[in-house]
Amino acid sequence: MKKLRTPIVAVLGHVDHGKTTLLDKIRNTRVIAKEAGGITQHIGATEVPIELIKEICKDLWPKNITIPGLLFIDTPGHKAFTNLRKRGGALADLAILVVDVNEGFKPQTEEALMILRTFKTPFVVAANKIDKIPGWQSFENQPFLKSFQQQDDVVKQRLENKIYDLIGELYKYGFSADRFDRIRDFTRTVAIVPVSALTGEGIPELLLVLVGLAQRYLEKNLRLHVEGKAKGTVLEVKEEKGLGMTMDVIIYDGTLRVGDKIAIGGVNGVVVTHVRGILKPRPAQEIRVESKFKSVKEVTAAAGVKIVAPGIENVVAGSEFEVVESEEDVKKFEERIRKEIEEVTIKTDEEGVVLKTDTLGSLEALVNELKEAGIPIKKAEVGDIDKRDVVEAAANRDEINRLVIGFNVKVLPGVEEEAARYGVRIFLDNIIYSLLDNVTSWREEQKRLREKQKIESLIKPCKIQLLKDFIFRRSKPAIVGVKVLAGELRRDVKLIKPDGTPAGSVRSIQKAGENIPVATEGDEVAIAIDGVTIGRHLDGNEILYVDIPEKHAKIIERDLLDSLSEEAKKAFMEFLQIKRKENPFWGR
Ligand SMILES: Nc1nc2c(ncn2[C@@H]2O[C@H](COP(=O)(O)OP(=O)(O)OP(=O)(O)O)[C@@H](O)[C@H]2O)c(=O)[nH]1
Repeated sequence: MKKLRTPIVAVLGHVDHGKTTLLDKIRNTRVIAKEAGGITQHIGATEVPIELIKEICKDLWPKNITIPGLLFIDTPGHKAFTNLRKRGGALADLAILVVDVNEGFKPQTEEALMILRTFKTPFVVAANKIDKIPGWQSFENQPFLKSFQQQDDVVKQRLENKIYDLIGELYKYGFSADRFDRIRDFTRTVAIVPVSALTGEGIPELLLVLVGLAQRYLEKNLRLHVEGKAKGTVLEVKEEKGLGMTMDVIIYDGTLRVGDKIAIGGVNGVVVTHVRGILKPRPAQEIRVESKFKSVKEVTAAAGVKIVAPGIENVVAGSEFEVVESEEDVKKFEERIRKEIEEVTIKTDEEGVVLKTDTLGSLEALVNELKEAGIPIKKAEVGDIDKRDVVEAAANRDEINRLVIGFNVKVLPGVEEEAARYGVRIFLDNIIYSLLDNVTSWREEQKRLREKQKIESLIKPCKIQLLKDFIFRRSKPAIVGVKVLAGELRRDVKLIKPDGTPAGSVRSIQKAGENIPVATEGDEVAIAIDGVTIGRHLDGNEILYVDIPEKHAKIIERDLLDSLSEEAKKAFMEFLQIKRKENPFWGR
């Protein structure tokens, strides 16, 4: 049998939905199953060996499980997740999306889903806090199905309803989902496992579904190259007393040894250094030793360790690293990192917004989401917002693209003023979801305003009746009283008679001696008409129509009929008939 490495699992979810409690519960499972061999604490991660999981799951345990266990990344949260990248995707092989079943989806739940979708990471939904469902009776650490059976029917129904809500929410994001025990094909359907991180109910099935997913769908990715050069991802860079600069890393492939030469690639270039020490946490029982860490000579994936190495001050969290043996290895590595950065940053449009984010992971997630939302991107880069970004955004032809969107970044001094001068808007946020929401609603609003302006500038249908008793002047201009029978009358429009012949243009409109810009249905007003003489071109008692330009008529017929009053619609149809008597294709 091929040797598989331990799958790496991340935990995501909205604030307070129970990520930490869930991880703690899993970490403390050794209390339940003392004999089964303990949990190993790594740096930044917790390893649960397969024997322990088997012990927790007891009679539910399936055959053919060959993965050695699960490695949970201890830092819950999306920032960690998007940071934790490895070649071609996320560092985590699997994820648990924790949702408080009583609260349902929240902004960060949606954000987590977007990220999982971007990285195509298989995940399980832990529908947490089932113990808080009114009437729920808790059975500590029991499998969910066992506990569920013992609940009252109303309580069962309450939970079912909540689960259906979750299924509906997931469906909105394009995921089909169901309660885990009703799923046949776990590749197509996302499993929802009801759990309580507090009482431990459902944890056996949650682990079981994770193990099953890993075993069945990730086998290829999990094939371990024990002998291969180590590859890993940096979780954190920090100074340790007495050790100098260290970096906490997750090694996802190969074996790392003290003395190995490694290349670390970040957005700011590649650092080449060598491993001076590999440290693991010291087990709690060895209390006499002062240091928290224990030095080891080598470590095999998957594992979380602390590396001591010179020259890593500028390494940033989220960087990848790899053991390099020759100059050629370094070159290859540099090339790969450069390509990866390019892949995310260069596929951009001529016209579009400028996007700046804090890490390559968040950049990739946001590029993906903006594309989904149909928002073009001109430039996407890691880094703070500077004047060049504003200038690039300002160069867009369409003003709804004159945007700089920043995720978890700063705006450098003086840039706000520059943006104001160029008419560029800056959107900043540290939640992907609300950032996208703000950007898309602003763009929608702009589009709506623009549409409104376009509609307002259209010449609209209008039908008027000249009032023979109110002829104030016969020509240059003719001034006559009219009643607006339908629609609205504005200045500067042309008029036609029912036979289609021109009848001058409206120079001004007066009501009670005051000039007004518009007269509406039912109004009686005096208008000045250029280009006609009453008695010669007009009798002074005719019905006239506003002569709508063909282009405008087309838009009105296509988009605006429903917004017209009944009378205006009728007048418009009469007007079209007049025009189409001569040319049946007029305005079509
Ligand atoms: N009743 C009940 N309470 C829970 C459960 N899981 C978590 N809680 C409580 O919910 C609160 C938040 O839990 P955390 O685990 O801190 O949530 P989190 O998602 O890690 O929150 P952040 O780390 O702030 O993002 C705590 O008071 C927990 O005790 C559960 O299953 N049942």
